[in-house]
Amino acid sequence: MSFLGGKRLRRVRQAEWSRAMVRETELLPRDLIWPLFVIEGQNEKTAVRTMPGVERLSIDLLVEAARAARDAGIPALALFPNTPDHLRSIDAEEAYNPNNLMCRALDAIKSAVPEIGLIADVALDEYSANGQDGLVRDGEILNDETVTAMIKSALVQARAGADIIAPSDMMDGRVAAIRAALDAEGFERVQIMSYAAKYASCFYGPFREAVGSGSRLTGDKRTYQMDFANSDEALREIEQDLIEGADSIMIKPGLPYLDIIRRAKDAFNVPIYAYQVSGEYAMIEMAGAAGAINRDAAVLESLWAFKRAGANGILTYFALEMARKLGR
Ligand SMILES: NCc1[nH]cc(CCC(=O)O)c1CC(=O)O
Ligand SMILES: [Mg+2]
Repeated sequence: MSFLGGKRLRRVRQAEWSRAMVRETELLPRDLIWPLFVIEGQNEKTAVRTMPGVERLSIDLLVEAARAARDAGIPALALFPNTPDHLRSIDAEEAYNPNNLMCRALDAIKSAVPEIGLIADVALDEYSANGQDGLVRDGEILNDETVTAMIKSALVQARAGADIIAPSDMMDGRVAAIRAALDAEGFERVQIMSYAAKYASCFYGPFREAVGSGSRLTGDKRTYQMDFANSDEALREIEQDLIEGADSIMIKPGLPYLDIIRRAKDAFNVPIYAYQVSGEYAMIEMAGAAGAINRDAAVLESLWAFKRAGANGILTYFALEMARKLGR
């Protein structure tokens, strides 16, 4: 006679076949979106010091990476340009140069690998002299002026072949503004994936090195990115972007914000993406290299956690490696 009254939760866990039967979630190649950094040049790749294993790629190598991603079952790429220094300016005008690095990258992949989705980041920090996502006047980040510049940026990206416009800036009203502009120009089929709940986070550090904005950044982003103390506010941000016409929403960073993913999934019946950001990548790689954790196991467990939390997909720098492993 057992004091458990016959109830033993370990019973289903005793063999792999049984664990497989009761597994609640799956992690598949199609869950993985691959963020890539673009640089000028031919056959160029440069290491990102704080992201071991990640390289910025020139457009020709980017096209090869896109082929590899397609073959591994990755549905979409997210592109981020490392704009040459001399093209960064206070007005961030390079953001809407139809021939900028981002547009040429979109165009090249779209022609060579039309089967893969292309997500274009829209934010000014990759083009501005000060690394801020918004235009600045007297120390203030200007909302509506920034949105006007972002509309122009989204349009050149759509013309270059972007399938999904992904505003990552956290200005108010940009989803509605970009949606209206896209529709007016005949791009009603282009989706908007809004970085809806994006926190002012220390975990973006390595990304800022990768795109070359970190050393320029003065101050922080707390007047537009969210306070990490809040979660009700994330639901308001998401609701607003959905009202404005976002097709899908993103929550960022990832692992420290799984509670936000779960709340969003329960509250809104829409596609939700999580961004396992650069600092999260660096922590896993560096802790793995130091022998503190099993690196491969940590990658798998961290990605699976996003699915369990309710994410429909994950932007992750581990995408290609993991899509290949999971697809086997
Ligand atoms: N608008 C820029 C942008 N888009 C994606 C990231 C971070 C991604 C990562 O850390 O991997 C950032 C950085 C920031 O807001 O400072
Ligand atoms: Mg918002």
